Amino acid sequence: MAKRANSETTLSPRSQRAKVSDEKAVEPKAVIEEDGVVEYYPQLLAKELSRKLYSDLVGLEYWNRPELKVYGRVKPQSRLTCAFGDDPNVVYNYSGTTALVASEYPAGVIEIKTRVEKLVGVQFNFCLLNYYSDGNEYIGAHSDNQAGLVPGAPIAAVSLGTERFLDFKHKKKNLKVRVTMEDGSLLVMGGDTQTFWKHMIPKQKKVNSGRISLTFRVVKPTNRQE
Ligand SMILES: O=C(O)CCC(=O)C(=O)O
Ligand SMILES: [Fe+2]
Repeated sequence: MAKRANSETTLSPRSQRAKVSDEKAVEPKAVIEEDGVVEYYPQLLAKELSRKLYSDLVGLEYWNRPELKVYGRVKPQSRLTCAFGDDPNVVYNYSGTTALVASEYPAGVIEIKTRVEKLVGVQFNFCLLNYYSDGNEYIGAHSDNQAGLVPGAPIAAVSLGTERFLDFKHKKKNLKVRVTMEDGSLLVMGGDTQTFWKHMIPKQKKVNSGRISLTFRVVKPTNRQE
């Protein structure tokens, strides 16, 4: 019972979600329906728009490569990152590092955020961007269950550029799901997904071009660095 209630509060019923008016109808595909809710929208952004947004965002001056602490070892993050948020003092902590808000949301991020919020029916207050310059860059298996996130709020990930795999692995059951994250797509992780599943962007040695993901989150307003 609790599980179901949780799913419903984090992703509003499909019928109540607004259509993004200037795009062709975007119907989600259910990716995970067990122990969580993951939905994939293949085309949040038309190709021309996502190409433009990719080239705008890749040129941001804020990209940086933090040192992460993973299993007690410190190593440079295997992709570049930067973050933007509603409140300049709100931070997001993960893997022993702190993502600070770099500046106000760039125009391209606002454009994407507005579309995501209309479609998902949730107001996000933080966006962590990842830039994987080629298939050697990756994100290891993890759950986004950090204390600084509002519990139960969904995470929405928009992909720009080269398509990459996103692999889900259940923490207890023998279940795996692979999603190809296409240019201009949106993936929404809601409900209990972070409790029961890990996800990763694996290395793909043959990929020699870049991908940017924008991960929209709801961070607790009290999680701050003054
Ligand atoms: O690049 C992606 O699509 C996923 C990134 C991710 O899982 C994260 O930033 O927590
Ligand atoms: Fe993640």
